[in-house]
Amino acid sequence: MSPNGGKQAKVLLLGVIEHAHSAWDSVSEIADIVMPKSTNRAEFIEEAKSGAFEGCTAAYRTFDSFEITGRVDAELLEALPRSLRFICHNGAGYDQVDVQACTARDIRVSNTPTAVDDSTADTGMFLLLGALRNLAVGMAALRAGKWRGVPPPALGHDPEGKVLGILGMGGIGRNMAKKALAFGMKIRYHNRTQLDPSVEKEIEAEYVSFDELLAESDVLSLNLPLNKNTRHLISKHEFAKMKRGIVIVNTARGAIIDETALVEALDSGQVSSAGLDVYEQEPNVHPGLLANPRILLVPHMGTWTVETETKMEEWAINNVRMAIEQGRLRSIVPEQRDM
Ligand SMILES: O=CC(=O)O
Repeated sequence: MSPNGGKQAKVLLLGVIEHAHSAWDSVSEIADIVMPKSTNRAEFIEEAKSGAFEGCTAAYRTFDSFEITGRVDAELLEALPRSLRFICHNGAGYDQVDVQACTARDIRVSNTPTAVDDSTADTGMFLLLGALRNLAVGMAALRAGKWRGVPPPALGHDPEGKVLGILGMGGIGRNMAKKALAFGMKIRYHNRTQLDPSVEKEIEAEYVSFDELLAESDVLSLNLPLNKNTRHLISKHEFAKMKRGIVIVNTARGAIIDETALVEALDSGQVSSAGLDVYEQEPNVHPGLLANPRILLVPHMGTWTVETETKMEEWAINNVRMAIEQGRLRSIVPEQRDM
């Protein structure tokens, strides 16, 4: 018996299924799919209040659906029907969803952990190598018809023997550690909880305090989620504690770094370069970052591969299926594990 009392389930589709069509077809066979007509948050709230989504028990949402709904917060949830019990987010990072507000409404939230690990860590390594080697400067000069430019970019640095500090040692951090080991890097990390010694041994990672990580890293990679505790975790004060000339890599979320402080640290040479995939106000990028030719900038493409995007969709769709068939989720977010 479905959690819907035996009736055909209804699923709210927020965003577009781009790759995992057969997985989605299997959901359409057991549920009516409801799609909003709205093009912005105000319209969406009106549409929700009009009862257009009544009876939906689960919602599938993409990162880009933010453009229509805005943040999934108490205001949005208030407009959505009481029938909604599950929000299945397609993405590892779920900062667009106010989990506390969902918990208060007894709505369970899932994300897509592990599916993103390889491609995000690959992007991290690309940014790490590119920023260490000043590749952004040479690449821009070449496109401007000036070969390496005059003067050419300063010589870069090898990863071999350098300390990679990983802040946030979840799936992506561990994956990046393994990859960086192949480049001869020494791995230090800081995390809310220390890894099991057997895992530490496998990835040759040494646990250090937050301040030690800042002080000892040649490259600092951010691999932690954005939430109220991690917003602007790296700011002026933290840059001041780092080794002069450190390289910063961010594939997590832009707002973990205070971007204005990063621009200042880059301008002063405290940070020598950065490789960034994420920004505080996407799709807007701080003009100070755009103006600095040394920074390797990528427009949030950490998981931008056919294989990973397909895996993520399949994972999120699987959560929708489990929600409507079994009334539970495959990967409920950690904050709700006890629900
Ligand atoms: O940014 C990508 C993700 O959160 O999966």
